[in-house]
Amino acid sequence: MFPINVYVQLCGLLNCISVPFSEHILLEYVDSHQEEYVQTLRDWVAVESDSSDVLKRPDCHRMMDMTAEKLRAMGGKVELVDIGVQELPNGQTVDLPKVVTAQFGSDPSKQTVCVYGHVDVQPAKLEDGWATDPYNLTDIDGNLYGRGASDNKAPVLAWIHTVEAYQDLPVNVKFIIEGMEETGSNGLDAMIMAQRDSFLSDVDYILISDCGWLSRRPALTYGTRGNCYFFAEVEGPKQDLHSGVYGGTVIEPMTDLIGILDTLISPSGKILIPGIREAVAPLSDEEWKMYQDIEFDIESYKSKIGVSQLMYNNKVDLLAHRWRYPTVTVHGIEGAFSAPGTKTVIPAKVIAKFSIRQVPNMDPAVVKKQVTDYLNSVFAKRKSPNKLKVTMVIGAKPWLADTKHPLYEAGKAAVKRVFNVEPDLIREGGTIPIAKTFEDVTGKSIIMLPIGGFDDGLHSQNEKMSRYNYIEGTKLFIAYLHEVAHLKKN
Ligand SMILES: CC(C)C[C@H](NC(=O)CN)C(=O)O
Repeated sequence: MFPINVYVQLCGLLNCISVPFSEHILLEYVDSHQEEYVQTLRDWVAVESDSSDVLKRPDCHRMMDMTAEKLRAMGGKVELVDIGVQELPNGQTVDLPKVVTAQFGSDPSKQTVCVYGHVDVQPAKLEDGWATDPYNLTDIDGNLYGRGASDNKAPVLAWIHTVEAYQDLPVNVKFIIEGMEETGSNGLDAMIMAQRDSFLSDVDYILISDCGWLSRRPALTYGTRGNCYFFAEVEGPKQDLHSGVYGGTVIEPMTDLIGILDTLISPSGKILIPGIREAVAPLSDEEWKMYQDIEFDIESYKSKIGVSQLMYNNKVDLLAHRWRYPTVTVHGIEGAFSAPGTKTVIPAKVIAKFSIRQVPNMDPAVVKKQVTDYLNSVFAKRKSPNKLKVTMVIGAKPWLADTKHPLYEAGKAAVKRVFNVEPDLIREGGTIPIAKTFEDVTGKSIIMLPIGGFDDGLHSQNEKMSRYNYIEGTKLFIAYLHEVAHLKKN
């Protein structure tokens, strides 16, 4: 593969850079299979594999079967690993989607990479404000709209197509594809630990493509924030009450709940929970300089998300608070009246959902105690007869890599080869719950190689993946495996 003596000039295809001849064949293969790749993405997006809704669990199981089937049809050694059950708040249990593992090649003289990804998605409904049916992949001006298109179905498929395109893989490739990432990767930690000395024993590097670029410039990602996700439940009367009949006589659960939520973070973004800010690793001069050197336009960021004002007005503060400082977000309140119309009710029980994106050197177990103790003390001051219960339902750790690792040099070379630019080195404000576990359990290094666009609308209305990123991203993965093959084997 990739003989170094035969070169062709590929204008348009590779931004007019010289590339080796057989690479040209591979990349042409990708271009000529473009429609097939889009159709497979359409088939995958059509499956409503929303892991947060237990009623959609059959779709999640079907999604895992489809993934396994695709990998099996390519000749992979595939397994569907049972990772047990999920306990629901009402005490019932439901089967977790099985995890797909696959192996292509076992040549001991080659490097072995393990690609991790997920095929579950966040919830989406047309009435949330989507312009098109979220489960019918729709191509508008070269953008492929659909739930899960960018997060994470197209990147997973791009890796699969990469393996499919190579007739002779330059490295051994393993896959771990799960179906619970969007709810915190339930059951995956235990599976990774159990497979440390078997499936994972010969893995040299872990590759993850579950994030996006910062701008139109391709990027390599070296850090993710963690996520501690909480439920705060306030329970009062035994059933909902008429606010005219009972209002003014009962201490309302919603008033208590809003009151304590308002003590989590100040309007200017300062986290008010004692101990949280003190744990954060200080910003080093080197980091400051890295952020300073990144091209990032605050005005276009504002216009992209449709706001007139941000928390910070300078690039370094903005990037730092997006990537490497914690934040609190209140996501919603279960039990609250939220339908259109004017129901005059006092909800009897309300459950707030909020999460803290945490960063080095915060620890989810410590955060759990800090938040629980704080909310209990704030609630106690209200002298309310209602009952407060705080639970942490996700405790995903942050992850940070060394950008001097050869994996990143390989990433830079692959980006240069396909896009003819230097990539941005960026962090990600979101969370890949399993990343830190992978690293801790295997002792192997991870690179995050995003192909998603900066404006893909992840978790939001009108999520999309551009054809350009999907197809050129596949070429990037092809080039990346070639680069990894040339790293010194440990
Ligand atoms: C723990 C979260 C639900 C994980 C989620 N991850 C991603 O979106 C990555 N694709 C997140 O909200 O960050």
